[in-house]
Amino acid sequence: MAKKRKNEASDGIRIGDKILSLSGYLTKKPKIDGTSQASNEGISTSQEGLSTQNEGLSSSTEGLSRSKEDKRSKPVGNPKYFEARQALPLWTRQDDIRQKLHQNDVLVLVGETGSGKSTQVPQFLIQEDWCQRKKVKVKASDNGTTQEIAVGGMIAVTQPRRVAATTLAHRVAKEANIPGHGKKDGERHGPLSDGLVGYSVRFDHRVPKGTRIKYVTEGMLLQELLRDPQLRQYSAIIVDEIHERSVDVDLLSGFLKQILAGDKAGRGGIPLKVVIMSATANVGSIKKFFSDSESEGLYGSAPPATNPKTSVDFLQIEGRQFPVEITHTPKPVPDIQEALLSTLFKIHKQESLFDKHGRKDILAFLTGQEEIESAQRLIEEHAETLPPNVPKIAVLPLFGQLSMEAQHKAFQPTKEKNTRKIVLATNIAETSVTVPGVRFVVDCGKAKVKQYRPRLGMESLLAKPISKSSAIQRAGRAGREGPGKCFRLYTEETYESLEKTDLPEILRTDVLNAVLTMKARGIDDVLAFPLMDPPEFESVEKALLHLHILGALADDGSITSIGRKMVMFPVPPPYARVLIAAATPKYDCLLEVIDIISCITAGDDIFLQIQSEETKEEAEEFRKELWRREGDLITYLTTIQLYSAENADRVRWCKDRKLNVRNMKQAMNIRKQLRGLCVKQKMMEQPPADPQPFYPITPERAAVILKCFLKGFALKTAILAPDNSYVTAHGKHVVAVHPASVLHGQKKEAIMFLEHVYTQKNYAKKVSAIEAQWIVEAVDRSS
Ligand SMILES: Nc1ncnc2c1ncn2[C@@H]1O[C@H](COP(=O)(O)OP(=O)(O)OP(=O)(O)O)[C@@H](O)[C@H]1O
Repeated sequence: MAKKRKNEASDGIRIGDKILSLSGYLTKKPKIDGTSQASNEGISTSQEGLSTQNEGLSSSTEGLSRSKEDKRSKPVGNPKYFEARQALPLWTRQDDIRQKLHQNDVLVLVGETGSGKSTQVPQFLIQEDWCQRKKVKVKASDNGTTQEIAVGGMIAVTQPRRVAATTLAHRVAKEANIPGHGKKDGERHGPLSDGLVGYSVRFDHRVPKGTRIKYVTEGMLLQELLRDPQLRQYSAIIVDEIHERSVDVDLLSGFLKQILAGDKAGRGGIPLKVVIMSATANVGSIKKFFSDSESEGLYGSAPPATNPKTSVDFLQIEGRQFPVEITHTPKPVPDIQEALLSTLFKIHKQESLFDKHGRKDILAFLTGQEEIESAQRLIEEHAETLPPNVPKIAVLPLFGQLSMEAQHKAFQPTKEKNTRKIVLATNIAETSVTVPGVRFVVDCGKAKVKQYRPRLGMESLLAKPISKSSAIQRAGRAGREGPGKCFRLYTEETYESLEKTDLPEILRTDVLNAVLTMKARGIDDVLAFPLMDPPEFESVEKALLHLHILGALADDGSITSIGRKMVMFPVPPPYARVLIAAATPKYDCLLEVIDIISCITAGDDIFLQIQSEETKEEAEEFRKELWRREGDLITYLTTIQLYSAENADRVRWCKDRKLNVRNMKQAMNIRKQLRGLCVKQKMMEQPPADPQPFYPITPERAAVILKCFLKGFALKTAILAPDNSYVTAHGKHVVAVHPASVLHGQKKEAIMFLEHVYTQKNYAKKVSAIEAQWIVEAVDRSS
C-alpha cells in the first residue's frame, strides 16, 4: 500500500489539468531503517531540582590536575554581580570548560536549570586565545584572488525563543560590561549600548559596535548562514536548549556539522568551536551526530567529509543554586482551571510577598493564549473580592504572539506596592528564561502541540501532556533567585508516565520551510543533508512538490529567484509567495495583502469567540459592517482598514465588535514590520502614514486579492460536490467550513482556506469564496 502511494507521488500529482512530475528531485532511494526516531538511550536529565549545590563533580574531569584555587578565576565585568556569579554551580568548572574546548571541536555541556550555562559560558570563553579576531588570507570563490579578511572574535548563543534571547542579552550585558566604560547614551538605552553584548531576533536587532557575545534566535542564525555560509565573524557557536529540538535547531546542527567537517579554507584555516547545552539532553545521540565521520544524510550518505574526525567531548555539571520543592496533586484534577485558581490563591494567601532572597511572585504554565486570557479574567474578578488585608494581584500574560514590549512587561517588577505578580505563560517561558521575582511555579502539565499529517496535508493543534524534560524545565524556573516551590496540577504517577522528551518538531510538522532553507543555502540534494532525526520521506517529497508549485523550485529542483526572495520573509513560505505575487503589476495589491497577513499572523483569531446569545446579537450588529460575502480574508482586510482609520478610541472600537485588542495591536505591529521589509526589498514605495480614510474594497478588487492569495494556497482549495460537501482539489478529502468562518453554512462554487485543522472534524479555516477556474490559473507557472 505504502509502495503504491509512493509510486503515485513519484509519477506526479494532478492539479487542475496539470500533472507535476517529481522525478527531478527524487534521485535517492529512501533508506528506511530503525534509526529515524530519537532514541532515549543515553539521555541525561539532571536530577529533578532537589539538591542544593554539589561542588564540582563531573563524570568527565580526566586530565585536570590544577588546584581548586586555579579553577576559580576572578570574574571580569561589573563587580555588582561578582558574588552572584561566583555562587553559580558552573563557576568552579570554568577551567574544565575552557580546557575541553581547547582540546576539542565540540563540547556537549549538561547542567541543571539555573546552574549558569546561558549567562556564564560565553563570558568564560571570550577571553580565550582561540576566541580572538584574526586577520587571515582566503581565496575568493568567484575569481580566485587572495583577500585578507578578519575571522572570529564573536560568540553566538542561540535560543529557541525571542524573549529568551533578549532577556539573556540584557542580563549578560549588565554582568559583563564594566560600569562607566560605555558610550554616553548607555544610560538612556541601558547596558546594551555599552558594547560586548548584543542580540538579534526577528524584527529587532541590537548589536553595538564591539559586540563579542550575541544572543540570537535559531532562525536568525539560519538567516546569517544564508549570507555567510562559514559564519566567519564567529569563533564559537553555543547552541543552547538543544532539547527543544525545533526544526531550526536541527537544521542549524546540520549546517554546523558541515562547517566542522569542511576544510575551513573559507575561514582561512581558523576552526569554529561548537558548544551544545541543555539541562535535559540526549547526550549519546548528540555526540554520535557530531562525531560520525560519514555524514549520514536523510536517506543516504553525503559526500565524504574533508575533515574526517570532529572531536566531541562531554561535561556534566551537577548541582543547582537553589532547591525547588515539588508537589504533585494526590488525585487527578477534574477541572484544570479550577485547580489552577485554587492553587494560585492558596499560595497568595499563605505565602509572604518577600523573604531575604527578594520577591516571591508566581509563574503559571498554561496551554495557550485563549486559556491564558480566560484565566486572567477569572483571577482578576476573584482578586476584587479579596479582603483588604490580603495583598493585591497583578496578572501578566506571556505568550509568543504578544508584542516584544508586552512580553517584556512580565519581566518587570510590579510597580504597585503590596502586590504579587502572577505571570501566566505558555511554554515560551519554559526554558532559558529567568522571570525576575518568581519563586513559585504552577504547572498544568499540558502544552499545545502542532502535529502535521503529510498524507492529508493537514495540521492539528491539540493540548497534549508535556514530557518529563518540559516538567523539569518548568520547575527549574522557581529556583533561580532563591529556594522555590513547584506545584504540579497532576499526580506523581502521571509524571512518571510522561515521555522522557518531546518528539523533535521536524518529525511532527510540515518541513516546507526547512527544505526551502536548505535549498537557499545551496543544498541541492536535500536528501543527503545531515539531520539528527530525518523526517518521513513522504514529508520531504511533499515539501519539494509544494515548493515547485509555489515557484520556489525550478523543474530541475534548483532554487529560483522567487524561492530566494521567499526565504527573506519571516513568514511561512506560502505567505511569502503571496507577498511576492502581490508586488507584481498583475496583482498590484501589496498593501492589502500585508494587512490580511498581519491579521492572520497576529495570534489566535482577531475575532473573539462569543459564548452568550445576548452578547452575540449585540456584537453581530456591530460586526455587520466588517463582514464580507467574499469570506474571511476580505473581512480581515475590512476590519484592519477600519481599525487603522479609527481616530478616536480604538480600544472601545474593538470592545464593541468583540475583537481581541491585543491581537489588533500586534497586527498593526506586524503590518509596520512587513511594510518596512517590503520597502527595503524595493517591492514598494514608503506607504502613507495612518490614519487613512476608509474606502470599502470593490468586488473586482477583492477578486484580484483572492487570486493573488491562490499563488500561495492553490493546494488549499475545495470544490462543492453534488452532495453539497466540499472536496479538496488536492487529495480529495471532505472538509467542512469551520463555525468561526463568515462562510460557515454557505454554499459556494469553490473555496480557498489558509488553514486546515483536525479537531473533532476535518475543518477548513480562514475561508474565502473563489471560482474553480482560478485554481488552474494559479498553478500556471508562466503567469
Ligand atoms: N534576567 C535575569 N534576571 C535576574 N537574574 C538572572 C537573569 N538571568 C539569569 N539570572 C540569574 O543567573 C542564574 C543562571 O542563569 P542561566 O540562564 O545562566 O542558567 P542556565 O543554567 O542557563 O539555566 P537554564 O537551563 O534554565 O536555561 C539564574 O538562576 C539567575 O539567578
